[in-house]
Amino acid sequence: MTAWRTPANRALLERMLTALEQRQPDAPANQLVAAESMTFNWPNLKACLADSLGCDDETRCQTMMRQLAATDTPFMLFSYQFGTLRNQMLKLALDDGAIADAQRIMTLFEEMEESFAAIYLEIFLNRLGTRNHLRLSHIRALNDKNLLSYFESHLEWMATLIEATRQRDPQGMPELDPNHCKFGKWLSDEGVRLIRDHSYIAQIRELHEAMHHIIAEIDELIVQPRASGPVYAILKKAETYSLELGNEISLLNSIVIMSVYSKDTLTGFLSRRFLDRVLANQMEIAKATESAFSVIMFDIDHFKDLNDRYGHQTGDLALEHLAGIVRDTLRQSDLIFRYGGEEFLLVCPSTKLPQARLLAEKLRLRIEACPVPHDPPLPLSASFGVSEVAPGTYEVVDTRLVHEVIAACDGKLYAAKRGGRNRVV
Ligand SMILES: Nc1nc2c(ncn2[C@@H]2O[C@H](COP(=O)(O)OP(=O)(O)OP(=O)(O)O)[C@@H](O)[C@H]2O)c(=O)[nH]1
Repeated sequence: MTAWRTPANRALLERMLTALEQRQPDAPANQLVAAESMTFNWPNLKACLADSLGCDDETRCQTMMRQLAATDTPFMLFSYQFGTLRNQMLKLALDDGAIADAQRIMTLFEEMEESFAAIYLEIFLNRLGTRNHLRLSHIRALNDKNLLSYFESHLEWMATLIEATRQRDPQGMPELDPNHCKFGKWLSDEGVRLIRDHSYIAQIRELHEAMHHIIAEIDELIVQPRASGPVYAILKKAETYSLELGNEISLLNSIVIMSVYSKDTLTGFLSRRFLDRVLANQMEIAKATESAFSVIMFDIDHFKDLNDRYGHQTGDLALEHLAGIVRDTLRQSDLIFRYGGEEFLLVCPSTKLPQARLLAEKLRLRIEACPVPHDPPLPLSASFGVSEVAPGTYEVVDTRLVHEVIAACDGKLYAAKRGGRNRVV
């Protein structure tokens, strides 16, 4: 039996709870609380503790902790409410001049918080292990891993971290030093050559280092008593870093694809034959990093008229001119395909629909504002279809699904044409 459940301690806590209830009746059970635009369960701690003290097993509080962990309620919210309850009891004891009771309350609350945090941590570790395993399976399913193998190795790194924490084994921790990691070496070497923007490299390096340094924070903590709460907070941070790193690696990977895959000679964009493969990969990556991406299809308006009036060579010049505008407008990590004669498809990793619409609108305005240099200058316009691919909307990635994504975007482009052209749908 834990110390807070010995008869004497139970009696003290029960007495305090009754006194508190008389002075300040409790709010209704299981209220919801909104934090960071999410809604969490806000347990009625007093009622729960009173029930738990009153019965002979201690499952009531454990059940509450399991429910909180299962609904991803941050432990900090619980801890805050628990601390408030402790302070109320302390005040009560001190008001009555019961210093010894106050000291016992302090110790009991520390002990209770640790035993609740340990339950919370255990459930979180199980769930994190499952999520991490699922992410790994999506990355392992990639046709071409390229740089994503570095994300895979960091997911394996996370799996080792989870296991060492579960075992409370500092010897079993994964690599601490980011420079001993292959990705760290790649970043300082090829990464610097590949990426134009060096502040971007610095930003990724910082994220990568922060993720590895988690080990320095955690391996001392796990051997200490009463550290389950802080260990849980660190692991949550590690998971966030892992997903952010996955996203960054996926963007770097797109830059690699744009620089090494073979291109259409006129526009310098990726040729359509890679599209199914790249899109299927992007869908697996979206699952593994839990981030949506967008697809934009666009097509020059009345291009046939331009060809008919000024000739095919001028048409080609217009395509090259348009390609320059697209390249100057997009990120280095956006994947640009020449989908058909005067039709293009963009895959924008880590980009949600509103951002993708803004991007399409920016492109549309630039194309409209920059006529093809010719005598006379030839105005151009294009129509755009934009769709978001959200990882929660599919499970297994296959060719049929990839074609559905393209068809949905094509449908939007068709609607833009039908709606009068020179617009984004
Ligand atoms: N110069 C040139 N023309 C091309 C190329 N590929 C396709 N085209 C031409 O692009 C034109 C596309 O015509 P349509 O599909 O009728 O489309 P559109 O005239 O742009 O009309 P909307 O898309 O409905 O606005 C055809 O005349 C093709 O011959 C190319 O590489 N170079």
